[in-house]
Parts: sequence; C-alpha cells; structure tokens
Amino acid sequence: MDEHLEVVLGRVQALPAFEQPLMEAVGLVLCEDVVSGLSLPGFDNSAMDGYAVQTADLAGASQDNPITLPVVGEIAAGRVEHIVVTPGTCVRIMTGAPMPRGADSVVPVEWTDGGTVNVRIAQQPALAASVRRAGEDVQAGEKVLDRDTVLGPRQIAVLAAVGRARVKARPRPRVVVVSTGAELREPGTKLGEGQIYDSNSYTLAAAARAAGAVVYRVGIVGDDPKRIMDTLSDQLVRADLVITTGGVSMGAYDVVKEELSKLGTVDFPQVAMQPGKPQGFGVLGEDEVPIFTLPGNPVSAYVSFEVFVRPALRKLMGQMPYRRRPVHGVSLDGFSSPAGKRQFVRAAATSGDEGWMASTVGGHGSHLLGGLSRSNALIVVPEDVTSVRAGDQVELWPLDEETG
Ligand SMILES: Nc1nc2c(c(=O)[nH]1)N[C@H]1C(S)=C(S)[C@@H](COP(=O)(O)OP(=O)(O)OC[C@H]3O[C@@H](n4cnc5c(N)ncnc54)[C@H](O)[C@@H]3O)O[C@H]1N2
Ligand code: MOO
Repeated sequence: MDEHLEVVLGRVQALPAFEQPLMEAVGLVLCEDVVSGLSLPGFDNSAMDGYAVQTADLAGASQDNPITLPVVGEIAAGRVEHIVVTPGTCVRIMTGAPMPRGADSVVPVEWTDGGTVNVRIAQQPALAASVRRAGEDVQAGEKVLDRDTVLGPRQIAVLAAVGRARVKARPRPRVVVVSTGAELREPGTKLGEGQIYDSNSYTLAAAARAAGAVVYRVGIVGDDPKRIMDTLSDQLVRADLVITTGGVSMGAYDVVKEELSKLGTVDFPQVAMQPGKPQGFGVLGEDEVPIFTLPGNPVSAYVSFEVFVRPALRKLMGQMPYRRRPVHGVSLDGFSSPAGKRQFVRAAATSGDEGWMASTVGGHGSHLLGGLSRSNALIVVPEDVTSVRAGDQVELWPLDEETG
C-alpha cells in the first residue's frame, strides 16, 4: 500500500498557482507572501461613541463634580471634518471616525448626559483612552500572511482589510468521476432485474468535493469499451484528475483494465490491502492527466479514495499533510484480519477524556454500505496482525476532519 501511494504521489504535481478573487481563494493555499500596502488602522480613530476631548480639561471630573464642555462639532465614521478641538471644547465622535486635531482622548457617551450643544462629563479619561492608533495593528510594508497558508475566514479578513481583491493561490483541482458497469442505473429511475443504483460516482464526487475539488460527475457509462474510451478522451479537456470505478478485477467484462492496459500508461497492481485490492493508476492523453481506476465494490472504492486519491488531491492543491493524520485509540471490539494485507475496518469512533475509542460497524464485506454510512473512522490493521482483541490499541483515521 505504501509503495503504491509513493507511485501516486511521485507522479502528481501541485497545480500552478494563479491570481484568484478573494472568495474563490477560500480554502486554497496561498502562493505568495502578502505584504500590506497600508497601515491598519489607516488613521487615528475613536474606539467609542462619545466625545473627543483634551484630557487635561477634565481633571477632577466626577459624578459629584461633572465638568461641562461646549460641543463644537460632530464626526461620524467615513467623514472628514476639519474640526479642531481647542482647550475647553469637545467634539461629538462615533466609533471609527478619525480623531480631530487637538483631541487626545475619547470620553464614552455613557459617562455623559449625551448633550449636543453642551455636554456634562462625569469622569476624566486616561490620556489616549479609547483612541485606536494608526498602524498599531499592521504597519505599511509589514508581511501579514506567509506563502503556503491555507486561506480560511481569518486570513481572508486581513486580505480584504489591507485592500487586496485578488491573491495568488493554487486552484481547486477539476475532478471527473465516471462509473462503469452495465448493471448501473441513475438514482431516481426505475430498476430492472439485476440492476442497482450507481452509488460510487456519488460517493466519490462527494468525497472529492469535501477534499476541495471542483467535481464533474459524468456518472454511468456502461461497459462498452468504445463508449468508455470516448468518454474519457472527451472529458480530459476539463480534468486535472480522472476517477473511474468498476471493471478492474478478473471478470469477463472488466473493460477498464483491458482497454487502458493497451495504452501502456496505466498500471493495474494488486495492492496488499483490504478492501481495495485491485487498483489502477497512471496518466491519460497528451497532458498526462492522472487517472485512478478504482474497484467497483462500493466500500473498496471509498477506502481507495481515502488511501490514494485524497492524498493526490491534496498534493495537487499544495495542502500539507497529504495523508490523513492517524490517531491512536482503543478498539472496543475484537475481529480478525487477513494475513499479509493492511485492513481498513469501518468504525464509529469518539474522542473523550480517555482518548479515542472505536467500535466496529457493519461487517467487513466490500459491498456493505449500510455500515459505512454509520462510520466516522477507519481502524487500520497492519499487514502482520491477524487478530485484534477488544481493548487493544489500534491506529485510527478519523474521516470527517477535512483539514487534517
Ligand atoms: N475472480 C476474482 N474476482 C474478484 C476479485 C479477484 O481478485 N478475483 N477481486 C474482487 C475484489 S477484491 C473487488 S474490489 C472487485 C472489483 O471489481 P471491479 O473493479 O472489476 O468492479 P465490478 O466487477 O465492475 O463491480 C464489483 C461490484 O461493485 C458493484 N459496483 C460497480 N460499480 C458500482 C457503482 N458505480 N455503484 C455501486 N456499485 C457498483 C458491482 O455491481 C459489483 O457488485 O472484484 C472482486 N472480484
Ligand atoms: O479488495 Mo476488494 O477491493 O475488497 O472487495
């Protein structure tokens, strides 16, 4: 399994970065150091709704001994008023409004009678109280974000605040998902005898989107070799990565393996893991677009995505770490595991005061989707372990932590 993952990660390279509007860049990896062109705050301004004053005028002001000052003007946020606060006067001011010349502190309105012609002030502010200084947050010329930062809401906040409309970031990979198999029908339509709904293309499209990709779910293409190959070649123009499912084991109609093997650019190894033994990986077309041909069994397809495709998508996006961060915990159930294969067991895991605990859900069969839907983790059993007892320490992959 590790060898195959190395092959995959050796082949997939991070997508080139380009300038993106801020909202397109949410969740992407920044590919430049961002230096602020301006200071934050950009000018001295009030932190309170109140009165801009000369502090010295209010020496000794108290509840019992309020001091009255004439109000010589008013400044709201966004206004430029060239009013000067001279000794013995004050200016009504709103939060975020530029400090007028002459004033050296702000009295919050709660300490006053709220007057607009004259105001009674019952407390002396400290010098510079409630004044937000130009540049106290960010200085012009200062680096605000480092290259390789993943852009979340807090990083987008500072980018917008320093006036950036676009940033250089690695784009979301475009992923094409195709499912093969003559038995497949689209959910919402009627099933005939021997037919099943195509769940894999939905599973994989959802998983790729959760990992950050833009997904084109092509859906069912049947098992006609020409149709499969034509669809793949048509889709290549909009794909940074292609995923197919089905048709890669030993059956008489395993056409994906048969047809793609002829190209010589896709390999079909048997990987020592369960589920997910029959794998296919390689490149297609002039642009050498990476392709994963995942097994058709639904749980195998999903586990294969987790083990191989998700790390590849994260590498395309430049998002470290590529692999899921494993945790350690206790298995609450005992079960057996095949010798010589790494096994991924569906589990419901919780993390509490005593660390991680995991119960197995459903059976081990690669067709058992009911249990998969109740799981939120995989227990990973090494190749040389053939039985896990209740209470044993195990490696766990929590599956719902999209950033880890
Ligand atoms: N003689 C052997 N038979 C099988 C072997 C083997 O080594 N020797 N390996 C088994 C393993 S393990 C797996 S996994 C599967 C892989 O099969 P394929 O990738 O060829 O997939 P199919 O045969 O097309 O389908 C397998 C199974 O999955 C269902 N399926 C397929 N696509 C979908 C879909 N989009 N949504 C829902 N379910 C899907 C399909 O109906 C089959 O039941 O091969 C074993 N056999
Ligand atoms: O190894 Mo297959 O991928 O489990 O059912």
